[in-house]
Amino acid sequence: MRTSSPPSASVDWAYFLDVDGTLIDIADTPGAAFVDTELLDLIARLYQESGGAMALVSGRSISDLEHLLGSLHLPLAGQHGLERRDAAGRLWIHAATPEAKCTIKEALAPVLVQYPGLLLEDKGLTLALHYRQAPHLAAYAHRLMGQLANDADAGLEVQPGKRVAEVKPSGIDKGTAVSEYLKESPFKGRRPVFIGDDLNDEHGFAEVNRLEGISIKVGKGRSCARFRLPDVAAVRRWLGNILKGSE
Ligand SMILES: O=P(O)(O)OC[C@H]1O[C@H](O[C@H]2O[C@H](CO)[C@@H](O)[C@H](O)[C@H]2O)[C@H](O)[C@@H](O)[C@@H]1O
Repeated sequence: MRTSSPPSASVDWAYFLDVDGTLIDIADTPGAAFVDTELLDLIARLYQESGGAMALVSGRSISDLEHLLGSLHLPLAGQHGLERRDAAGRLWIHAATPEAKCTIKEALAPVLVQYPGLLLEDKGLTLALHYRQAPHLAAYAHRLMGQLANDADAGLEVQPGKRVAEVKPSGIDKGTAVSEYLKESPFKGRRPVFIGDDLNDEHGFAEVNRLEGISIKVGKGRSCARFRLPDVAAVRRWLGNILKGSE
């Protein structure tokens, strides 16, 4: 499908925003990513102007997102929708598989010693094996995580992403988070917008497409999103234009 620039946006819509690669540039390690004050200001203003109909929908954990956002308190969906803070501040958790996660973590311990370029991120409900520092291990990392998920026999799946293979409980994704938010105030009844750059965002795009909303893929690569923006700077400009329209 050919994709083009998204239409001018409206403060009446509901905004679902991915973080890494969408609002902030990809960094060498998860811990090296940061949210600058300009972005904090943009997010805070968009949240206010949209009447609170804005959520970050991320692969990161909610606690990690809180760390990035400082004192800014927003609706947040973390770990691909497995955990979600709604507009009223209530926390919802989907499936947890602690025993399986523990077994997989133990199995990965010697692998991390053998390959120091691999980085394991334990997010609580999921385990992400990052190979950005060792891209030649990509196939190995995906194969290994697939095998460990399968062996655990606990309803797990591998979510691929940018230089990462992540084991998570299956059946819940960013599309689930979007659909849950849209059942609640202040999201309910609004046209949904989902902006993302990675494979985990395809679930969000699909849900928004189903609802005839606005799906926006950031950067290159195959996607089911209907519109495209080239990079993080373009996303920030597009969101900033919404605010100019409301001034
Ligand atoms: O859904 P997102 O908000 O885009 O989160 C996706 C993953 O982002 C982080 O990993 C990615 O970004 C890192 C920092 O830029 C980069 O070093 C890594 O290679 C990327 O995969 C985060 O660490 C993951 O937990 C998220 O799932």
